[in-house]
This record gives sequence, structure tokens and C-alpha cells, in this order.
Amino acid sequence: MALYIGLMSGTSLDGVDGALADFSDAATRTLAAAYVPFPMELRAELMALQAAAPNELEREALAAQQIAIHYAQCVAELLRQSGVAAAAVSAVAAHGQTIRHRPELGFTRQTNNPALLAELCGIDVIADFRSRDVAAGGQGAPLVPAFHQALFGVNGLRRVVANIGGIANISVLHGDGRVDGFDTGPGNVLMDGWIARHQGREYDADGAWAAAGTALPALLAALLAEPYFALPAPKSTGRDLFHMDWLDAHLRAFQDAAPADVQATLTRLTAVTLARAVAQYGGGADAVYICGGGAYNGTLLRELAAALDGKVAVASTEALGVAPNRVEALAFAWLAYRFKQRLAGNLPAVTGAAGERVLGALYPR
Ligand SMILES: Nc1ncnc2c1ncn2[C@@H]1O[C@H](COP(=O)(O)OP(=O)(O)OP(=O)(O)O)[C@@H](O)[C@H]1O
Ligand SMILES: CC(=O)N[C@H]1[C@@H]2OC[C@@H](O2)[C@@H](O)[C@@H]1O[C@H](C)C(=O)O
Repeated sequence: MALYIGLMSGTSLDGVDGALADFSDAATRTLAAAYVPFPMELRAELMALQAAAPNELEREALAAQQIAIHYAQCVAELLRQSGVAAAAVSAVAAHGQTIRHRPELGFTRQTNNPALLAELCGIDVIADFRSRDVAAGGQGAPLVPAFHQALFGVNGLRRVVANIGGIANISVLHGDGRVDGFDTGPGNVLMDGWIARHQGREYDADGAWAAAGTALPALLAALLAEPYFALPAPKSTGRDLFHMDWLDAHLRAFQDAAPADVQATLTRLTAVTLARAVAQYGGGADAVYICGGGAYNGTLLRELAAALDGKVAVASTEALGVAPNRVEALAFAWLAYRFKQRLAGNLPAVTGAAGERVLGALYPR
């Protein structure tokens, strides 16, 4: 048995997704999956810590403790569900919460308290997966393409995997061992912010509100003028760029826009930027397989299919046997598995790092 737990809390800031996997015999078997939401106060604090804030050193340290406590609850739930003992698990991969991502300045910061987590769960903890890639001149993100290749790559088949979380990223698996991958831009982050402001809801369930509006071509064109979209890969982004102030700055010229029409435009923005990335790097793919929470937004999936002009099919990773909301947590479990064997976790062609590197830092149990 090669049992590993992956814990991922992403840019949506909603909570932690966990998965317990067995990687023995070169397979990936999911033994349990769990989600532990963060309380509202922690979400608000993590949101506040995305930008310069008073007394942020102390506040960051306290938020890190809370993250470790919720991570430990997720670990306990995975062990309970599976009946696996803590002692049988080789390591827990704990991503932490990205609060700054500035690879161009040589750093990326995932708030976390892996020492506390090791103390609470009594299992080796591997944390800080991105820093080594950044130290080697890379973006430190996205990291999931290597796992997408390991899990979904098939010789002779070109496949695209799109992870639509807060931010969206694609992996192009060329079918000959080559992999391209980068962050395409906003996934759900702007749609979530907009519906929270207007309806006090966390997200637009199934894209129903967006479907009630009509995308505004002029606003869409203004949003698409963002220079990030035209940058060549390797590239990565986050809330550092795509936040509500960014949206508000563009909306100043569209004061009369109906809120539902803005939501429809934001949904189309995610779809169009993803489709352009697929057309540029993944032409000829048999399908785009969607994972991440965006896989549950029917309007977004229809918009994506339309933006792809019917040239590439849109499916969920469910079609490949993996539930879309499990893929990221599994990916980090796999990175911990790689760490334990001192094998590289990054793909230099994706992140732009000078070479392959073992990713993570160990906090022994
Ligand atoms: N039923 C649903 N309908 C529409 N959207 C949904 C639904 N369920 C989840 N989502 C969207 O998915 C988001 C969460 O996705 P996910 O957990 O993949 O993000 P994340 O891991 O935080 O982000 P990232 O991949 O950027 O790190 C929610 O914030 C919401 O926007
Ligand atoms: C710095 C950071 O945390 N980036 C996240 C974020 O969320 C999605 C996208 O932006 C991706 O680049 C990355 O996460 C995924 C899991 C990755 O590394 O592949």
C-alpha cells in the first residue's frame, strides 16, 4: 500500500477538499474524499489577507493555525470514512492557502501551519509545494498538469484537462509525453464575487443567474483587453490580479448594465479565455475534460462548448472515472507521493523552472 492524503484549499477560499489515495501498482485508487468548509470568519480573514492589511504578520499566523485545525478535521474524516489508521498513511500533503503569488518577485506564499497539523494528526506532513519551483525561476503554478498527465495521459491521444476553480488552468496532454499548461485567467472568482455582492450567495448554482442574463459584447471586449490573456505561457495568476477592484474598474464605463447581464458576461469571459487557450495549444484534442467546481456550472459548460465552436467536445473528468471535485486533492496527494520518493513534482515546460525539482518540505510526525 502507498497511502497518501491530499488537502487542497484553493482560490475560492471556501474550505478544504481532501482525498485519501492509494498509489501502489502505478494506479490511483481513491479510498475516501471529504470537504470541510471554513467558517465565515476565517473566509473573511483569508480574503482580507489577500492584500496589504494592518498587523498582517500576526493575523496571518493566527489564520494559519485555523487552517491547520480544519485540515486536521478533514484528515480525521478521511480516516473515519475509510477505516484506515493514521499510522498506515505515508504522508499528508497540505497545500495551504495562497495569500500572495508573486513569482516575478521570487516568492509565492501559502499560509499554513504544517507543524501544528503534524502534531494534530500524527502523520508526516509535506507542505510548501510551490516555493522550490519559484526558487528555480518557475511560476510555482500550475502544478496539477504533471498529475493530469500521470492520471489521464494516453499515448496517441491529445486530451485537454481544464481545472475551473477560483482561477482556471488547462493541461494539454499531447499524447507523446509532452504537456503544456498554464492559468488561463479567472474561473469562478469574479462570478462568485458578483453574486455575493448582489444576492449574498456564495456562487451561482448551475449558472442559473447567468443564464437569466445576456452577455454584453462591449463589456466582454473590455475585459478581454486585459494584457494577461495575451501573455505567452509559462504564466500563472490569482487573486493578486483578478479581484473585484479589477472588475469594478472595468464596470465604470458600464454603470447601467443589469447585474444578471454582468454575470452572463463574466461566465462568458471564463469560457472564451479557456476556449482560446484550447484553440491555441490543444487543437485536435478529442475532448476538454473539466474538473474543479466549475464542472457543476451548466451555463459555463454550454458557453465553453459554444466558444469552442463545436470543434472539441466538453466533458467532465467523471467520464474518465474521477469526480471533478476530487482531482486537485488527489494531485497534491500524488505530489506528496513523489516527494517521498524524492522524485520531481514540477514540469519545467509548464512552470518555466530551470529544471525538474522535488517539491515540498517535510514536517515529520
Ligand atoms: N453547483 C455549482 N454550480 C455552480 N458553481 C459551482 C457549483 N459548485 C461549485 N461551484 C463553483 O466552484 C467553486 C469551487 O471550486 P473549487 O473547489 O474547484 O475551487 P478552488 O479549489 O478553491 O480553486 P482553485 O482551483 O483556483 O485553487 C465555487 O466557488 C463555485 O464558484
Ligand atoms: C499560486 C496558486 O495557489 N495557484 C493556484 C490557483 O488556483 C488555480 C490556479 O491558480 C493554479 O495555478 C494553482 O492551483 C492549482 C491547484 C495548481 O497548482 O495546479
